[in-house]
Amino acid sequence: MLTNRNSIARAASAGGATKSNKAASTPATGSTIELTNVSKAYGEEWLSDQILDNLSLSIAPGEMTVIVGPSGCGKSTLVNLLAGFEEPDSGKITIDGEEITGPGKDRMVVFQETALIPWQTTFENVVFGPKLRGDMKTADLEKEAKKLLVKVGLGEFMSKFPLQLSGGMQRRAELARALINEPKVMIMDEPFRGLDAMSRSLMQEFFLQLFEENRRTNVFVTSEIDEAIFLADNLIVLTNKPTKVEKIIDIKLPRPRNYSMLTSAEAFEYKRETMAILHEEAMKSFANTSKGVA
Ligand SMILES: Nc1ncnc2c1ncn2[C@@H]1O[C@H](COP(=O)(O)OP(=O)(O)OP(=O)(O)O)[C@@H](O)[C@H]1O
Repeated sequence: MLTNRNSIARAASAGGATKSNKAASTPATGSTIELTNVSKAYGEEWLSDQILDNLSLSIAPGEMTVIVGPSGCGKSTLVNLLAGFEEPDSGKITIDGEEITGPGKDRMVVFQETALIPWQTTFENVVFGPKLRGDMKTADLEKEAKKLLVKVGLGEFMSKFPLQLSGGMQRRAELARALINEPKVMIMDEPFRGLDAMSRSLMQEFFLQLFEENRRTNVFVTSEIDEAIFLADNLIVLTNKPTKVEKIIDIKLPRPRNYSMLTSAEAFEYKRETMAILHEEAMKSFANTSKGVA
């Protein structure tokens, strides 16, 4: 089902009602994020590049909100704003009603590039943040880190250094490193980009299983349409720069999900619709950039 341009991803219902395609037994644990008329430009005024243009969006608690858009439209810019690494020029972003003014451990970000510290073991990487902040007793922290590493399938690899891990294992270590902070929101910026096809699909299944177990609010940016449809509750399709929300597609595939669902007629229709929008936006961008070219 499609909703209109710049409409709201899903009204965050006060009672936290679940949709039929959710694992109804798992309560949502995440936060609500509201973006209201958010604009962002880069560069000096005389040569300013308007990236986001009055973008409004509501990200509902406990849902997997996936963002796709044409290359260079500002997906990572949006991630940086949600993470609090950057500030909007105008408009506002709130989490549970509080304006985001900087990074916080309520929002953990996993990027496509590994951010693991190369000279620390996997275990040391996972405990690093909370240890630095001193916000957990050492014994509890170590117990939790071991539990998480077993959960992400790295129980046997705790004492290995990042470069001794495969790409998929590194991403799982990154997930453990984020999850130890018990964030209310996970923000994922193309986290599986660069993995080979098999590792990527295994990571998608693994990540989905984690999500379906704990139902945190997730914002997941990807350029892979199949990945987007496989993961999403709400698929946000962005326009070209200056970027707005073009469409929000409510992905009604049942949960728990498996890959065979991507071959259904329903999934095919989601894919066709998304590709049509992205193609149209790419053509507009091409037309703009080729203006003046003889
Ligand atoms: N710090 C910055 N300073 C100046 N320009 C920037 C900065 N960050 C991003 N941009 C520009 O903003 C635009 C959007 O970049 P962004 O990385 O957010 O897009 P994206 O949709 O994530 O791209 P891709 O699909 O290639 O990953 C690009 O034109 C980029 O060059």
